Amino acid sequence: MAPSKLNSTDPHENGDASFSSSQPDNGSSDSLTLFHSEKAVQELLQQTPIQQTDDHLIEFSEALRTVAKALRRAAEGKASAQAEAAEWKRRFELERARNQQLERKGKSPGECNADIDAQRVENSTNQPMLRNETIEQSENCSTNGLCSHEILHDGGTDSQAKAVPNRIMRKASFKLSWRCKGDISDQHKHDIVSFERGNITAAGRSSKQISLKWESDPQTVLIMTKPNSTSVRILCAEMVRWLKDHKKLNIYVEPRVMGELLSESSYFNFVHTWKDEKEVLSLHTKVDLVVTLGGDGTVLWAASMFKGPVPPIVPFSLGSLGFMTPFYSEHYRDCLDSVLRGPISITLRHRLQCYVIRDAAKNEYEMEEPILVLNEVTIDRGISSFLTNLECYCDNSFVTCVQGDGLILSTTSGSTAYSLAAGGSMVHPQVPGILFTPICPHSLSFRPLILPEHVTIRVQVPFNSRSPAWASFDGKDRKQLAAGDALVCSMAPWPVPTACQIDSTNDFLRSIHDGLHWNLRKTQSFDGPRDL
Ligand SMILES: NC(=O)c1ccc[n+]([C@@H]2O[C@H](COP(=O)([O-])OP(=O)(O)OC[C@H]3O[C@@H](n4cnc5c(N)ncnc54)[C@H](O)[C@@H]3O)[C@@H](O)[C@H]2O)c1
Ligand SMILES: Nc1ncnc2c1ncn2[C@@H]1O[C@H](COP(=O)(O)OP(=O)(O)OP(=O)(O)O)[C@@H](O)[C@H]1O
Repeated sequence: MAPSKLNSTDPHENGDASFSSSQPDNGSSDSLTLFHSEKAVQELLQQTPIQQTDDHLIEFSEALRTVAKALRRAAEGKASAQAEAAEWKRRFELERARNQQLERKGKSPGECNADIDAQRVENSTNQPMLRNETIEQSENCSTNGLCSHEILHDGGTDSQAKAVPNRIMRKASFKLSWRCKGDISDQHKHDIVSFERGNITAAGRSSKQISLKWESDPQTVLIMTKPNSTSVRILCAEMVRWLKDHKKLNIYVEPRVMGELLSESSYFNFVHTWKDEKEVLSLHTKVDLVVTLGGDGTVLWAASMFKGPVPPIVPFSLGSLGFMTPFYSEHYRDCLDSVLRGPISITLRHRLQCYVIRDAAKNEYEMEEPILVLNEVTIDRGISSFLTNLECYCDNSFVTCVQGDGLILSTTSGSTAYSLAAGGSMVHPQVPGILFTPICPHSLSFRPLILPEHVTIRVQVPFNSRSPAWASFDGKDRKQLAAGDALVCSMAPWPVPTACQIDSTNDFLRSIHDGLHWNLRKTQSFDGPRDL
């Protein structure tokens, strides 16, 4: 019989008993046990089989060996999965800790090294009164939760110093509050936004209308324009004159626009611009209001200039569609008059922050700077003719594998752009969610999703992918994602506040009616069959 055969061939005297006694005393090493069982099976197979009983025995021992191998592989797989999960967790923790630290300091990641603001205040030792004022204001802020604003000294650049010598620029102070429909009294108003030095960060979120009320007059306006447009160029020059002559404001423009203005007249010498990236990083500390002249692309461009907090944007429509540009340029004087006076309704448009994580740099501590998008980040197949193969995780839970042309991770502001063209829903821009929209999925059941604002999404190009994928950010900056690379995306702490013509909802509905002719249909006449 098989058991006696096993006993007689066992190198250990007591068959089963001696086999079990050969295990380590504490019995803790699974792999050693597996090794022994495989070895025993191996030895068994090497014996000269005695027909029939041996046939069963061989079958049995082969099955045993297969099970032992499967167990060993499972143990190895689990260990490597755990190691990978631990690595991702470490990266998320790192990213979160870094963001929290930056939020506490009220800085954008790009400002980490520059630390321009701190230096400016520190260097103003010859202005003791202003320093005290700043300290007083920040004490005030810690008691009532509202922070007042940093005092800025002009003279950062040569052109500025020349234009307004020794002039002190102060960032305009303002307050944001939720407004409930039909609320006449202030009873249900809540201060919702934490703001330090005039920079808005979303401390709480709500779908209610937000109202901006200036607490001190705005002094500095940045005008951003669509390039290569004569009508925009003419309007820009006219607007700069009006803002200077009638509103006595400081004006900033891009270096390209500065060149255009100066080529027109030396009158525009008073206009400010910047020379390098470092100055761009500190723009939000100087600018009270941004005016854009162009289409949605110009609003995207303006938002992309601010890697951290964004001043309120007043977008004038000089494009063909304009989902984010509710103001008519013909009435710019009236519009700017009422915006500068306030209060105004604003839409806080959420942005996504995207990190590209390279497999090749997995052992490096430093990650690439995040890229902030107002519309969407797209991961697609680029010029490759193969299907994309993208593994998607939401807060470390597996979501799905995208096999198709690609995937769009969109904000609700971007829901009327590429995501809509790919079959995603249109979502009110004040709704804080992340749209997960596949592009031409090769599966009929792959419907778009909308995920909550607080999740972190990871899109990974697997090692067995047939081709690399490509990521693009608001339709720009294409980056290749090789096998093993990932894109990690979550809601950014710095929204883009855009001024409303009427309010968020009215402007949104008007944009889909005017821009898309949404659900436009001739009304059916009364004259015809009906239920009685
Ligand atoms: N198939 C598509 O629909 C498709 C393809 C590529 C890019 N895009 C969109 O173009 C955007 C870049 O815009 P651009 O102006 O720099 O490039 P662009 O000049 O190529 O214009 C793209 C068009 O998208 C419109 N658009 C941009 N943002 C929008 C929004 N939030 N809602 C509705 N329409 C919007 C613009 O008004 C413009 O008409 C990308 O973020 C992407 O959403 C769409
Ligand atoms: N200040 C700027 N500097 C550089 N490029 C810009 C600037 N403003 C806009 N752009 C780019 O110019 C392109 C067109 O801009 P925009 O969408 O505003 O105009 P448009 O195409 O005429 O508008 P619409 O799409 O509504 O017809 C976009 O790709 C945008 O990124």
